[in-house]
Amino acid sequence: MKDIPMPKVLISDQMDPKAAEIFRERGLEVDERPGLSKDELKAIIGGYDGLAIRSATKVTADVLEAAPNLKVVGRAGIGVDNVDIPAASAKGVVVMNTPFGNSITTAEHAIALMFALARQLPEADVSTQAGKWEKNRFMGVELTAKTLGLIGAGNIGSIVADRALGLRMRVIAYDPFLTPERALQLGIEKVELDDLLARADFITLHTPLTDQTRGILSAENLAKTKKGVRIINCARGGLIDEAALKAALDSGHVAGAALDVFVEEPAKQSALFGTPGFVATPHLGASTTEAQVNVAIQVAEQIADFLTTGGVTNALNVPSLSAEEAPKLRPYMQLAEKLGSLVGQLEGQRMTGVAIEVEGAAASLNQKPITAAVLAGLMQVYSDTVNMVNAPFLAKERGLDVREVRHDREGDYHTLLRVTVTTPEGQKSVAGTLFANTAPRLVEIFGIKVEAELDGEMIYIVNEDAPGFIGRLGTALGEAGVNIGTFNLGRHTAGGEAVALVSVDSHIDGATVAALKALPGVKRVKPLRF
Ligand SMILES: NC(=O)C1=CN([C@@H]2O[C@H](COP(=O)(O)OP(=O)(O)OC[C@H]3O[C@@H](n4cnc5c(N)ncnc54)[C@H](O)[C@@H]3O)[C@@H](O)[C@H]2O)C=CC1
Ligand SMILES: O=C(O)C(=O)COP(=O)(O)O
Repeated sequence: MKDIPMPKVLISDQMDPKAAEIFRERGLEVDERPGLSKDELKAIIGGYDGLAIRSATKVTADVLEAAPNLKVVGRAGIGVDNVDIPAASAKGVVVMNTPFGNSITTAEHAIALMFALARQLPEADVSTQAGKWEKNRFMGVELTAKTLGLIGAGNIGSIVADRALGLRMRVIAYDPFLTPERALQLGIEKVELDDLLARADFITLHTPLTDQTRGILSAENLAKTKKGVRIINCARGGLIDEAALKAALDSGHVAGAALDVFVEEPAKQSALFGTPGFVATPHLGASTTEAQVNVAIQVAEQIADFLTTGGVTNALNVPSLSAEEAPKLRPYMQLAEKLGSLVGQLEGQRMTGVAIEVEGAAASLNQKPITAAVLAGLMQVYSDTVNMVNAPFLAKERGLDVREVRHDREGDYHTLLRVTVTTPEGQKSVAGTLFANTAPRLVEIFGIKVEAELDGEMIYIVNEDAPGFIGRLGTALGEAGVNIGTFNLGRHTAGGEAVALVSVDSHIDGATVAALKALPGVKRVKPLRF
């Protein structure tokens, strides 16, 4: 038996040693190569199944193109704007992050920067250590009773709010996805952006960088802020227009700004450097021992789970599947992929919609991975490189209407999965079950009951049910030198339309298909492969 090679993981950013330790403990090979240039990364990435990163590695489309074996990218941290997720999805690569491991630490950094601005700590430190003792130069402002405006009140924003409330600040937040109930629970006031800009003494940003948030503090919005406002950005460079911020600091409209993140990183030079009231840290938001241990452990466990069990946690482009659920779902996903592949092969690219129904035991399971597996089978008619990650995207791109239905009813089978496609001639459905909870079996094809394994090379034949047909079919296959493995038959009614699903030991060529089509009563012959 051929040995299955151990999955290999590359750690391409500085990461706590715990990550490599966990990969090794979980039986994976791991290489630690922080600080690679893009070309160096592209030269070696082809040899890896998994990639563990922080913010320095840019996983762009060309890096993914150079990574034919890559299955998963794990971000030891939160922001994934350094990963081209659409390109990863199109290539079938799962992208995961660790959404909570560094949030407290980052929130604390925002609070630290708020104090730094309020009391001009960095400048006071430099001046004092230069022997100047400029006691009168550094007049600060108190935080108590000041208004803090949060732009983004998700995980980090809400921790910042909690800490700021402890400092007796008033907290207002602009976040279109913040519900009034959550705002009440957090003890903050939900406001519109213009209101926040007009009222806040301090503004702190905690949104991801997206097309909607890019430049949220533009020149125009900075002009709407209160004179003397102080601004903190521990989220992403690009949320603030750096040139406009520089102008607003120079004019004195903005009294202070503290940036942990920059449009260009590493930010080795910036027009903002040296501006009075400006404080900078080199993307240190997540840099505490505690947070780095957290995210290293989480990302390594998540990548290892995925590569060894198929478990999916905190993925951004594929449904979650816990390491406990994965073994239970695996036979269903095999069944789902086979059913999807069967209808895809039989109906070609004519499908406009697909409904995936689960019944019996299957109805109690997480349906998303089952749906993704059906689509992975189905979309093989469009692409050879389709898998569970890119299939839903491909389906969407093709305008396929995908529906999921869960039935509570008891059917003939203890568990049943039905895939119905919409075609120009109407709806056509196939259904399957699991024997002994593990073995996928087709039980119905286009309204006809059968019982077949879908495996290897097969032929699907539709014929008029008539005596002698099976013998003629066997003879025709024998004459073509094709050995039959299993023979599965089904029909609507005696003498009506019948189907045969025949598994064979070799590939069916065009001449054999033609010979079978020439048999009396044959309506359709289609070679299949699973
Ligand atoms: N400086 C650093 O080292 C670190 C930076 N980060 C950054 O912090 C960001 C926030 O992290 P989390 O709070 O964990 O994310 P999150 O997803 O929990 O929260 C983000 C919030 O932004 C809100 N949002 C989305 N679009 C918005 C818009 N157009 N306007 C206003 N609000 C909007 C969302 O509704 C959500 O509540 C991350 O995306 C990451 O880029 C995270 C960790 C460390
Ligand atoms: O988690 C995040 O989003 C961060 O920005 C942290 O970045 P880092 O891992 O420190 O390069």
